[in-house]
Amino acid sequence: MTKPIVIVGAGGFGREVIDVVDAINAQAAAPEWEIVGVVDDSPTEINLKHLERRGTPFLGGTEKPFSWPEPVYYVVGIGNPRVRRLIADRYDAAHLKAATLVHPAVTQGFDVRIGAGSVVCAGVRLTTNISLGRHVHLNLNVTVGHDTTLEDFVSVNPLASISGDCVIEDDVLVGVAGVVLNGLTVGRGATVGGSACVVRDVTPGLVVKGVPAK
Ligand SMILES: CC(=O)SCCNC(=O)CCNC(=O)[C@H](O)C(C)(C)COP(=O)(O)OP(=O)(O)OC[C@H]1O[C@@H](n2cnc3c(N)ncnc32)[C@H](O)[C@@H]1OP(=O)(O)O
Repeated sequence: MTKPIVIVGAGGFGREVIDVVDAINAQAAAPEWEIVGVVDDSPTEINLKHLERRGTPFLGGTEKPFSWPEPVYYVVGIGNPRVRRLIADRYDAAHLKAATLVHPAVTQGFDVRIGAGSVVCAGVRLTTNISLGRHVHLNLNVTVGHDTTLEDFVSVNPLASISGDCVIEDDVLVGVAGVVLNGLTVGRGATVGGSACVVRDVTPGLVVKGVPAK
C-alpha cells in the first residue's frame, strides 16, 4: 500500500531525500510512497523554485503535518543533527510516524539495523553487525565497517568512512570524506571536519579537523 510522506526541509538535502524516495518507488512493483509535499519554516526563493520545477508541492511551515487530515509519515531532510532532533522530537510527541528510507543502490551485510527516520543514500556500503539509531543520515558513498554503532541523529556526509568497531554517539556530524579509524568513539555532539582522519577518541562536543584530527 502506498504511504503518504512529508519531507521536512526544502534545502539541498531535503531535495536529495526526494530523489531517494523517487528511486525507492521506481524499483518497486507499486510505488511505496506518495510524496504529499515539503514543509520548511523559512524556504529560500530559489529552493521553492527548485520544488516547483520538479512538481513537488510546498505545503508551508513545519506545523503543517500536525493538522494533516490523514495519518502521514515524515522524514527530516536537514543535515544539522541538532535541528533534526528538535523537529523529530516535536513530531514524535504528536505520534507522527518517521519513515525509514534506504536507496536501492545501497549494499547491506548480515545483521544491519536501521532506526526509524533514517535516510541511507545511494552508494552507501554497510557491512555486518551494524546498528544505526533513529534519524541517522548516511549521505552518498559512505562506508560503515563491521560491529559499528551510529547512535541517534548522527549525520555522515558524502564519502566519509567509519571503520569497524566504532561508536559514533548521538548528534555527531562527520564531514565530507572524513575518516574514523577502527575501534574509536566519537563523543556526543562532536563534529569531525571534512577530510579529517580521527586517530583517537573524540571528546563530546569537540570540533576536530585535519590529519591527524585535532
Ligand atoms: C552534499 C553536501 O554538500 S554535504 C556537506 C559537505 N560539507 C561538510 O561536510 C562540511 C564539514 N565541515 C567542516 O569541515 C568545517 O569547516 C568545520 C566544522 C571543520 C569547521 O567549521 P568552522 O568552525 O566554521 O571553521 P572555519 O571555516 O571558521 O575555519 C576555521 C579554520 O579551520 C580551517 N578549516 C576549516 N575546515 C577545515 C577542514 N575540514 N580541515 C582542515 N582545516 C579546516 C580553516 O581554513 C580555518 O583556518 P585558519 O584559521 O587558519 O584560517
